[in-house]
Amino acid sequence: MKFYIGTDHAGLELKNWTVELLQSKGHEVHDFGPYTTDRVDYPDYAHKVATAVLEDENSQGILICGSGIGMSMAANRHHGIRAALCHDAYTATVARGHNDANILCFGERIVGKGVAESIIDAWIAGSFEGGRHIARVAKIETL
Ligand SMILES: O=C(CO)[C@H](O)[C@H](O)[C@H](O)COP(=O)(O)O
Repeated sequence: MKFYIGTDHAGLELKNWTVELLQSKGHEVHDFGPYTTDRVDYPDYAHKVATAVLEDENSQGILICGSGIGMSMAANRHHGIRAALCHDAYTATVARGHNDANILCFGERIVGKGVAESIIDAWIAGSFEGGRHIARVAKIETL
């Protein structure tokens, strides 16, 4: 899969680790930064990743901040983005299966690397189930 990834200062370590994890699993990763621990504002990076995902329909986004909340709020301001804040494998599975989510968000201050890997693996293994969920997801786009 192809991923666009970004963070703020509060998710930097987990972002760098996630990039290496995804690459080790054979995925293509485009890292939008930041690359230092300087304090930055999460909406700037949410916008970079959301824009890239909207321009490349064969991609997924990952956004990490301290809690994942600010990133998901900012990303979801973009029409066509369905960003899901996930805390475990189950939320990642339903985000993909039911909500056809296209950006995964999680928080470095919330999840450790073990849980993060289980979230990422569930996201990658998941796919939109269609069926009854199609009309519901379509309604989101009308809002
Ligand atoms: O947006 C957030 C909280 O909803 C993110 O977790 C940020 O990373 C966090 O607010 C950053 O906090 P800091 O005190 O400026 O490091």
